[in-house]
Amino acid sequence: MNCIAEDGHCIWYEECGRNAMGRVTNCYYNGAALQLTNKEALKTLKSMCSMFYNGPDTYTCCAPDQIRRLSDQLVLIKLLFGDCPSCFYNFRSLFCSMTCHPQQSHFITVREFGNSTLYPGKQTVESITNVLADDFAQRILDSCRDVLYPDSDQHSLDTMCGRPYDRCTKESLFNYLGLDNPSQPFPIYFNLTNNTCQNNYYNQSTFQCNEPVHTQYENQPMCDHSDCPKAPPKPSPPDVPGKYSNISIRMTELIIVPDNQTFQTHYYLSPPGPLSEIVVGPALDLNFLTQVLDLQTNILNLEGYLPPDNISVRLTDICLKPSNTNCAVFSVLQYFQNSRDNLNKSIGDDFFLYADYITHIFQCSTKKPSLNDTLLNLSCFSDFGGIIHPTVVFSNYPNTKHTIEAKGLVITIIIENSNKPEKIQKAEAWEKAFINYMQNFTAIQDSLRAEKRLNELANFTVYYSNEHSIKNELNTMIWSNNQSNIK
Ligand SMILES: CC(C)CCC[C@@H](C)[C@H]1CC[C@H]2[C@@H]3CC=C4C[C@@H](O)CC[C@]4(C)[C@H]3CC[C@]12C
Repeated sequence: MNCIAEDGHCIWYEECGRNAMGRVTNCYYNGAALQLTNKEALKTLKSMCSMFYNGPDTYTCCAPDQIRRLSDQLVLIKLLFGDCPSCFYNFRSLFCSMTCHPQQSHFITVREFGNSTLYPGKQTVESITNVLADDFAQRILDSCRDVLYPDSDQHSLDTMCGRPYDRCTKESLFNYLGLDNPSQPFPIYFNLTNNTCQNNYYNQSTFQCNEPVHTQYENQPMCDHSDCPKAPPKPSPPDVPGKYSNISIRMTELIIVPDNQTFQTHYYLSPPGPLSEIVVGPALDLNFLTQVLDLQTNILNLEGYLPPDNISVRLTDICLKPSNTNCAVFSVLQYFQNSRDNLNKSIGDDFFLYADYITHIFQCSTKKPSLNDTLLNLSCFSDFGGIIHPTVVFSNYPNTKHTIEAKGLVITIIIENSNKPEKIQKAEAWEKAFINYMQNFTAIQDSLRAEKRLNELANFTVYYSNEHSIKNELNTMIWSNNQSNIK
């Protein structure tokens, strides 16, 4: 094979619309790399492709729209390999070089052209050959071989290689990446070569999994021992002893059961994957959870009035605050820190859903409760700092291993008890306001139901109780509505 001596140039620049298969392809361009001036694109390039960032003097074969798409996709790779910075870095350098390298033509050739429908007259790149140094490919694979999907014991390569990680070879990995994986926009024929012509393939220094990623623009730790047997194990922090065992409390409790009692199956590209399904109970319907969050927010903001002067009593005046900030409220919505934005978080691409509120609840309720969901960047901790145990916030589930199949939710609000009469009176004032609010709420539900307006607040049933209702009504637990409704 002859060594090419020419100066490299680009093979593409800018996206050229969707092709007949519905995939976004790039416009063919065989000129010199262009200066990147778009601020946003420069910033993204610096964080995702720092190996091709050169300050204000950055020239690339990728336009801002390509950089955005590349970055969106790399975020997904980060979900798979993110806990191992060197493996993630090595993958980035692969896809960044392919998309942006200013002398692309040295190692990429266009196999098939097409015609742009978006820009008539322009040619598109419909498939490419990308030549890589054989040992570069091997080093990428080696750095990622033992990496586990975040918070799981499933290997990331099981998803990335199209076959189990221990049977993954550089050939199968690059075949899968370029040709077989469903997120691939157009065929990429990777060609691994041992040839020695400097200019005819792409090679790049990599980081091993037990090396920190350290470059001019990046500084990240080595991978954890669990992702990289060569890396030393870290000592684990000691357990915090239980704190609140001597506190006397009063509880306000709600059980909320949706009318629609159907189970649903959701599909994800995640462990135990590659494509996994999660069956969830009626209580995990997103609309239902959203309605419950609204109800819960209203309840937590209720104001009671303490006679004789009708002094206002808010929940925060009387509740138990385990870490001196927010009230102890046990609810599944605490897995989202009671935030609607958090509840609505999801991650995926055109083809796959990777993570959303269900995978989050699944992780919080089946894995260690202190978990930080790295996929959604969401913790499982409540906003009051405590751990939420799934058996406390779900009801009517088949067994403790399958709380996610719950048919109802439980919300428990903890109020501090005391021997001081004025404190007790305050608590009672708020508890009374709660009972009034709920009586009013269920009355509104009843009238909506009577009018068959079942989608507005009336498609679930609430059972509620607290000290006030106990004391004032039967001196035993009393539930609103008829108990026979509990399934
Ligand atoms: C999660 C597993 C199954 C797939 C992981 C590999 C994915 C992330 C890889 C495979 C092919 C890659 C794409 C190949 C070509 C282009 C065109 C370029 O202009 C923008 C980046 C983009 C769009 C790449 C983004 C990342 C990509 C989609």
